[in-house]
Amino acid sequence: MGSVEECMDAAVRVARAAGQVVLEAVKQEKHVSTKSTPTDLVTEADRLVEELIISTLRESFPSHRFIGEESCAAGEPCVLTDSPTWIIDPIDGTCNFVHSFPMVAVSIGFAVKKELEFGVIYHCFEETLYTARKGHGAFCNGLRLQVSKEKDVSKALILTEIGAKRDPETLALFLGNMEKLLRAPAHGVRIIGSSTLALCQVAAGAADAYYQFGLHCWDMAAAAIIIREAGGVVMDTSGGPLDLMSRRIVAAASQEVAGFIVQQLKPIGYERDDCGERHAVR
Ligand SMILES: O=P(O)(O)O[C@H]1[C@H](O)[C@@H](O)[C@H](O)[C@H](O)[C@@H]1O
Ligand SMILES: [Mg+2]
Ligand SMILES: [Mg+2]
Repeated sequence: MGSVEECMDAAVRVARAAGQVVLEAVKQEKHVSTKSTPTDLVTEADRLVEELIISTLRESFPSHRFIGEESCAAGEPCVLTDSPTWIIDPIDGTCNFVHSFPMVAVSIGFAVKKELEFGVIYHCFEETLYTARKGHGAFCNGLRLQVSKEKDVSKALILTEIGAKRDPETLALFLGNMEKLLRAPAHGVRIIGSSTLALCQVAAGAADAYYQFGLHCWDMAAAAIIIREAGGVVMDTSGGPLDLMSRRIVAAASQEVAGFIVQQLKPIGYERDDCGERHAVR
């Protein structure tokens, strides 16, 4: 199976290699298509980078299971079992990638018995590597990460993402949720176009909370353990335990800020990644 340490070392190597491919690809002409909605973009680079990552890891760990964003888009099952499972977003921030907006990451999470063991997120433009292993802390380029510990939402910088849906009802709920937090009043709300990099800012103490409806398991897996190991909290938007397949998350530097956000949010419905079974992440 390979030890967790061997798996994490392999994840770091392949994330860096994939990040260099992304950085080269961003300079080339992009062939853009759409998935679930006209704003849910995908490029040939997304597919190629995912193929690079999965083929490299499968060579070393043939018995493992893989959940990849673009493999799932192509019809592969998105089900988390007890098997050692890699949860991969080859290019997080594809819309940013298409526009050469410099917030693009490679995200690789790893779970055994449905428990997140480590996460690796590589910021392709900054060549910055965020890592965390369960019980061993969170790091950015080897420097330990610590959340801000901010407990007061009126002193908090909050990040979110829009998600793929743009119908009037979703937009009204999205803007209503944001308005509630701006009226708190939070210091600010920011949208940077990459869930994983936004969550890394919370882990780094550069933001104090993140919430979203509509992200996927591959947007959350690596980032959730990085935030936990940086001393932060991650949970469902209902306040319950994080459910990796639920398409929703609240992450924060403190229980107090997370709890305030949970109280304010009106839910926005998205179909589960696993379309049915519940998987609480421990
Ligand atoms: O598709 P990629 O991998 O670029 O991930 C993004 C999602 O597409 C957005 O809906 C979502 O809102 C976030 O921006 C997320 O990073
Ligand atoms: Mg993504
Ligand atoms: Mg992606």
